[in-house]
Amino acid sequence: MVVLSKPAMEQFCLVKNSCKATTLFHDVPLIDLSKPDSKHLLVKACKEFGFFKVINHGVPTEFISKLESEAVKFFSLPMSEKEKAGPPDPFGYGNKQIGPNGDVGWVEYVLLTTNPELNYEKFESVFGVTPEKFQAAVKDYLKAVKKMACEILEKLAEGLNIQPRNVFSKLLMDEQSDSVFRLNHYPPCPDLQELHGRNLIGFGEHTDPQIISVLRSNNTSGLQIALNDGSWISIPPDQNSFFINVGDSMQVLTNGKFKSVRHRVLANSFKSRVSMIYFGGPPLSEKIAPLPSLVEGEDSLYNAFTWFEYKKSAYKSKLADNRLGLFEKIVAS
Ligand SMILES: C=C1C[C@]23C[C@@]1(O)CC[C@H]2[C@@]12CC[C@H](O)[C@@](C)(C(=O)O1)[C@H]2[C@@H]3C(=O)O
Ligand SMILES: O=C(O)CCC(=O)C(=O)O
Ligand SMILES: [Fe+2]
Repeated sequence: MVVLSKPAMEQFCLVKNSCKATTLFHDVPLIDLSKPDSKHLLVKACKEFGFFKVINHGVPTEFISKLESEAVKFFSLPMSEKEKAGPPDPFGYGNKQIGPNGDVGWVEYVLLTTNPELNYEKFESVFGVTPEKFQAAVKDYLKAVKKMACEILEKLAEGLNIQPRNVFSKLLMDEQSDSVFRLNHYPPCPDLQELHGRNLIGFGEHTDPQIISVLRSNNTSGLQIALNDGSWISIPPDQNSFFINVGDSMQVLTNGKFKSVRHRVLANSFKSRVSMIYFGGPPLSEKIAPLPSLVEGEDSLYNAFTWFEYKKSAYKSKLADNRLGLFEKIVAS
């Protein structure tokens, strides 16, 4: 059990409990991917929340449970073993430090590129005695999750009435796609009871920079999303579904029609939370700009940038920064 002394606790960000955030939000759009009308519901959810939950997703339960159990095994190793796979540069094992600019959270994690060749060394140290088993579990899981992400992106293109239907999914399918995979472990934090109505941040508020993020967690709560009025709502966990986030790049491609959702994770007093997130990104050289067919008759809200340029500036930012601000066009009124 991890017990934090008061001063140690103070280095982590504490946030006030708000009423809305303590009641679980049961109106998250729930979309059945097997239904023919799902494309319209997907578009609606991306416009309203930039966040939704999917069922009938086609990812075999076996792939999910195998990877989760490998992740749990890894996070249960002694710290000295886990640290052999760190520090995250940006890939590898990290503990409490998130990114290179001083953000901290009550979380440990493994960050990997989805290109298995580039992870080879990290796999050796991360996955210790049986790297092949862990590597195979990651590979099976990612293949299935990427397929689902592409199906969602194709339905979104259809729902928006834009051609070709692979306009978004081709960015993830590209061999050079710069996608990332993350395993997060939020240990229980028993000292939370002493915080008098405040919460300890597991993963600070932010938006994801990529196109789409696919999140699966165990049955421990903690994830919150911000509504348009800035209030936070808690998302009930559901280990049988996937949660989908619209990322910054998708907000730009749709000229702001889809919202890149601000989200965060709060630590839990009693239970560990384990989450696995695939961040589908474009190739580094890809120009990201509002799609002409989505701008017709409107102002283009963003200046074009390459994914490389966006990432470079993202890695200089703090987690909570509005990274898209730098690329917004100043529109004359
Ligand atoms: C503070 C940071 C961590 C992050 C890189 C950054 O400089 C700003 C974006 C962060 C984020 C959020 C979503 C994903 O978890 C992540 C892997 C990503 O692509 O952007 C993280 C980055 C990270 O942890 O390295
Ligand atoms: O761990 C989670 O549930 C979400 C974490 C997250 O938002 C991220 O890693 O970008
Ligand atoms: Fe995120």
